[in-house]
Amino acid sequence: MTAIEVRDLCKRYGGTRAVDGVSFTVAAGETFGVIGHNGAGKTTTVECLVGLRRPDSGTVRVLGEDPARRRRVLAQRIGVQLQESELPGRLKVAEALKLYASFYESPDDWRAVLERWGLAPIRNKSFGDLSGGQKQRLQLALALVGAPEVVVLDELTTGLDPIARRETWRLIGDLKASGTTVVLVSHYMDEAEALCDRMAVFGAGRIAALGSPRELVERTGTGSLEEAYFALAEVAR
Ligand SMILES: Nc1ncnc2c1ncn2[C@@H]1O[C@H](COP(=O)(O)OP(=O)(O)OP(=O)(O)O)[C@@H](O)[C@H]1O
Repeated sequence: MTAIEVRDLCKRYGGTRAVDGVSFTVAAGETFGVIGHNGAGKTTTVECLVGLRRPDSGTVRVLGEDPARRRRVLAQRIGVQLQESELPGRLKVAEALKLYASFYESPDDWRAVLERWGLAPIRNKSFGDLSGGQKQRLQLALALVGAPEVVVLDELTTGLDPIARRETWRLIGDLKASGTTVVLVSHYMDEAEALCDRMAVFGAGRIAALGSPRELVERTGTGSLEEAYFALAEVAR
């Protein structure tokens, strides 16, 4: 079953072609990586997936719905963690999770999410007093508390220490095992290799290459995904 279908997506900002004819599909239960240089169009693409931006042209379907028209309906079924989203500074960790859980018809138990994401020890801390990594972990927990079918994660582990990073990978592994569809925007090839079934390498608003990490390594005749990425990104710029 197809969870996400994007066909000929185009989005420009003034004279900038941020996304210029992007097409891909993501199967239900797949973890799909969106990789590429700064300004390649990754965030714009995922913002179109979650209904935050309206495409200029092309088709986007998530769980069979058009996110630009059916954002409210899809909000019950999609979890989103975007770069640099903020919460009110005084909101406490546990309050935030409880509040977000209340937005959904059939959420996970927010207390269990608090435990699973290692947030219990800081449950009474205010958002404004959290470290960067703690904020990041809370944002992830908030993206997942609604028990979504599709999760869109933009820079999942940016700012996390190495142990928190591995722990986050393990939790995303659990999410995959539960059948959740994951779209993962990342700059880290080790992360893509560890988590992604397939990935799209973006360059200048287009997809330069698409395949499993192993296929991309084979196609470029390189020895690692990192080298494959350098080879593909060089061509794509
Ligand atoms: N709100 C905006 N107004 C004008 N231009 C924008 C806007 N958002 C993005 N752009 C431009 O669109 C292009 C794609 O940006 P986008 O944020 O989608 O890239 P990205 O691949 O997510 O980059 P990064 O890895 O740095 O997050 C860039 O040239 C960027 O400057």
